[in-house]
Amino acid sequence: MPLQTPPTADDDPLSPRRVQFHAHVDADAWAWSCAVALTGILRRDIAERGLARLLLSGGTTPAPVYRALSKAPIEWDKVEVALVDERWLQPDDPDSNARLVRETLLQNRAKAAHFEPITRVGRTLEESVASANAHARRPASVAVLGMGEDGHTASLFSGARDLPRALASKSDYVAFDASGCAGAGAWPLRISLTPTGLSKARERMLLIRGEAKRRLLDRALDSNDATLMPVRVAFSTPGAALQIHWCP
Ligand SMILES: O=C1O[C@H](COP(=O)(O)O)[C@@H](O)[C@H](O)[C@H]1O
Repeated sequence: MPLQTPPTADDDPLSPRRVQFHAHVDADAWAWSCAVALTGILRRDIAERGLARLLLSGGTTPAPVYRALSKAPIEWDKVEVALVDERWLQPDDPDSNARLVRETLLQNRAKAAHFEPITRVGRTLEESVASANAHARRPASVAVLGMGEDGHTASLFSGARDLPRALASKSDYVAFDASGCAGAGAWPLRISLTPTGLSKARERMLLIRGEAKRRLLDRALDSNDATLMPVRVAFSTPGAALQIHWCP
């Protein structure tokens, strides 16, 4: 089923200039195409600025892309890898986004990259947020986003008391309490990139798989309320166009 034809006004968040949809035939094509696109972005920033900064999401979707990217011919010692969001867990916890990135991306050639986990042993939640904000002073080459089955992106959850504050925040990262949100699973306390932080990334990519998420994406594109569909911040936040990569 094709995605609805978006209107074309330049300031319309659904303008083709702001949302580009790439459908891949299968998971292999999806993973390699995303890895190739990310390689191009990182190599361009290394050539232009001497270093590149890669912001990564966690969850169940992106591992194949990260594994493919880990083998890419990039000057990885010039790449900083950081997180879009993190659960309030130790960085080696099996459910942490840091552990996912370590086990999937920071392998092969990408072992040489510099990784900045948000949480660390002995660091408080406030210190973790402050550290993420300090690192975010260097603009990201690309932010790689995901979308949960409840329409959240990063750790911005609909129905959470903290959502309006996070959406309006002038900080790049905030602490986020998603208590009561089923989509946050067993990890209600989070640290998340905000729309302000996302707006500074030179490029944006959204990785999704499966028919259910494609239908959910259609609903998000149709909705006009980021408090109900936080994934809308991925394309309604001013800045780079959103490259959406999907496969069945
Ligand atoms: O909790 C999270 O979920 C989202 C989406 O994850 P998925 O399992 O539906 O792919 C993810 O993008 C985010 O980084 C993570 O903390």
